Amino acid sequence: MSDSPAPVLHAEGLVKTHYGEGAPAHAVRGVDLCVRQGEFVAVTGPSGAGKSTLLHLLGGLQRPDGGSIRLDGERTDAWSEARWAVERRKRIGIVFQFFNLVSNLSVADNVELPALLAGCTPKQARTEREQLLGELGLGGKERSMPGELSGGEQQRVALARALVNHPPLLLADEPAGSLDSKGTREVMRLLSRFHQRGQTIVLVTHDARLASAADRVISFFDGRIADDAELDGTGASRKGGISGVLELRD
Ligand SMILES: Nc1ncnc2c1ncn2[C@@H]1O[C@H](COP(=O)(O)OP(=O)(O)OP(=O)(O)O)[C@@H](O)[C@H]1O
Repeated sequence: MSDSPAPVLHAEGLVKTHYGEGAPAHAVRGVDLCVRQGEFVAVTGPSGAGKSTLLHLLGGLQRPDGGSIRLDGERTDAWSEARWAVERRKRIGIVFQFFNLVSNLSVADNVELPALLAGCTPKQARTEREQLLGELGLGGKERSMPGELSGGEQQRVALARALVNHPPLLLADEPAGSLDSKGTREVMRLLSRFHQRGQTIVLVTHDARLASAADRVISFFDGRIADDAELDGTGASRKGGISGVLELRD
């Protein structure tokens, strides 16, 4: 019997084609992927490779044309949009490049909302929010509106919102893509910190330097996994080498 951690996410044969104005875009062309509990997996690759589409499929934000996804061993094929929304709230935190905060809700309300929707009492939601925002260095910003915060601060609020229900899986789509270098370091350091505490993370980034914070890097090219390498803790691949290790230590 294997003593590997259990798979949190198991995708088999995923296929997705986008039909737009021009020729169909074969964004994901048959992807098998298993992410185990506690792994920090970076998916990297050039623009247009299909990374975001893959992440959207994994989070149920888009439906595959073929293949299947299991979450904690449970098949998701028959899940409706509504079921995905409910499951996502509890089981999958997602952060996006442009934060996607609700602009007319305060920082506190943005973070508490998913907890309340998931069935927490207002007191529980407040306690979780206070704890997370304090930890993310946003203790004094509860009453601020998202538009009053820097990009880095907004992304930390988005991270708090994504983690407020303690989801087993965090998906991050270019979370530093719109941040300056300080904001980028901040967000990457926080992802590393949550990973060290056991959070399972799938990070999409076109930046190999950011990918080196992960312990496994998947190179995505033309809708397929071109390489899947474990890193050795210094950012170097056990199989080859990835340049530009990012300094993320606290
Ligand atoms: N909603 C859509 N409609 C039509 N085509 C799409 C749509 N979303 C993505 N595509 C196309 O699918 C392909 C993969 O796009 P995707 O955004 O997944 O790649 P990516 O690797 O994340 O790129 P980037 O790093 O630039 O974000 C591209 O050719 C893109 O133009």
